[in-house]
This record gives sequence, C-alpha cells and structure tokens, in this order.
Amino acid sequence: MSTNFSLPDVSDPMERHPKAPAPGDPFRLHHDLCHGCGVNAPGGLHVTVYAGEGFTTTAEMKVEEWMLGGPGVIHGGVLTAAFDEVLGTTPLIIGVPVVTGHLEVDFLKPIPIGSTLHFEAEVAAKERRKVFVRAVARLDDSDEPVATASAIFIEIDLRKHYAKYYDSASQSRL
Ligand SMILES: CCCCCCCCCCCCCCCC(=O)SCCNC(=O)CCNC(=O)[C@H](O)C(C)(C)COP(=O)(O)OP(=O)(O)OC[C@H]1O[C@@H](n2cnc3c(N)ncnc32)[C@H](O)[C@@H]1OP(=O)(O)O
Repeated sequence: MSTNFSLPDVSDPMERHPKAPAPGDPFRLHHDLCHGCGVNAPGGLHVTVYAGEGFTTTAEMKVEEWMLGGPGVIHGGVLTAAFDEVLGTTPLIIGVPVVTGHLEVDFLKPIPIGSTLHFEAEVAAKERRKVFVRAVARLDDSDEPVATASAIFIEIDLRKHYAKYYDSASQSRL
C-alpha cells in the first residue's frame, strides 16, 4: 500500500476519553520494554507523553550522545522513532489503541546533541479506523520548529493484533 497523509474533508466525531489523563498528567507506560516509553528498554528513548488540552499531547526528549547521526547532531531515525512514540500515544486521548500505518517526517533544522526536544502533538481527525495525528518538535531555546511529522494510525483490537506475537499483550495497560 502506498499512502500520503491527507486529512479527510470531514472527521468522524471525536471525544476525549473519560479515562484519558488530565491535562499535564502522563500517559501510563504501555509496556516496560517498549523502545519508545519503556523504562527497562535497553537503548530505549524513555519518552514520557503527557496529556494536553483537547486532543493534544506534549513530550520532551533529551538528545543524548548515543542518538548521534551526523557529527554533533541527532540521527534522523532516532528522531523518527521519537515522533512515532509521541504521535502513536496521542490517539489514547480519544481512547483508541493504534498501530502506525504511515508516518512522514520533515527534518527542518539540525538538532544538536545535548539539546532538549519539546514535542506537541494533536489528533487532527478520525475516519473509521484511521486516526490522523500531527506533531511539531522545537528546541528549548527557540519557538521555531526543527521538525514536523504527520501520521495515519490504524485502530486495532489489542488482543487480536498482538495475540500471535505476545501472549500477554492483553496485560498491557492503556
Ligand atoms: C504489546 C502491547 C502494546 C499495547 C499498545 C497500546 C497502544 C499504546 C500506543 C503507544 C505508542 C506506540 C507508538 C509506536 C506505534 C508503532 O510503532 S506500531 C508498530 C509499527 N506498525 C505496525 O507494525 C503495523 C503493521 N501493519 C498492520 O498490522 C496492518 O497493516 C494494519 C495497520 C493493522 C492494517 O491492517 P488491517 O487491520 O487489515 O486494516 P485494513 O482493513 O486493510 O484497513 C483499515 C483502514 O486503514 C487504512 N490503512 C491500512 N493500512 C494503512 C497504511 N499503511 N497507511 C494508511 N492507511 C492504511 C485502510 O486504507 C483502511 O482505510 P479505509 O478503507 O477505512 O479508508
């Protein structure tokens, strides 16, 4: 399948899930070995995503030496993984567990090792099982975006989707 990020003309109605964290509160870890958020993931990003107002979220990530790509700057794949985590957690604000179907990243500025990235994301629309999410990343000393990302996530039945791969998937928390 070949896809572009293109918002539907009309979104399905969306509501903040009653069990979504309050603005400023973190989403609970979904798996302790998750490369994005897991506290026990070897070489993981250890990103915590926080609920914002409405359908928005925020997150931060310290850009560490091991994330290096070009000399002194972050690797594009590491940044993409961070976006995947932030964007992929955001649909939980409407109570929808998802997997990534399509992810686009625009790399706008070099991102130095030692800086801190600040992410803001929002669910922009939902159409049937597709959830459209956008995000922007900025550095702590600037309002200027250094990268943006857009993604189409696909709603899944967690137990069915992961049953074949990991029989305790049903124990993961949302
Ligand atoms: C262990 C426990 C974990 C617990 C978790 C909790 C959640 C907490 C989140 C934390 C944050 C994680 C953040 C990281 C998230 C990843 O990185 S997930 C890992 C990477 N992604 C994957 O592995 C997905 C692999 N792909 C697949 O499994 C299947 O292709 C999919 C995506 C489930 C779709 O298959 P399907 O269910 O058969 O869907 P299908 O009926 O073909 O299509 C349904 C709709 O989606 C559209 N669609 C399908 N594929 C695509 C695509 N690639 N692009 C665009 N649209 C698509 C179709 O066009 C269709 O649209 P409409 O016809 O309604 O317009």
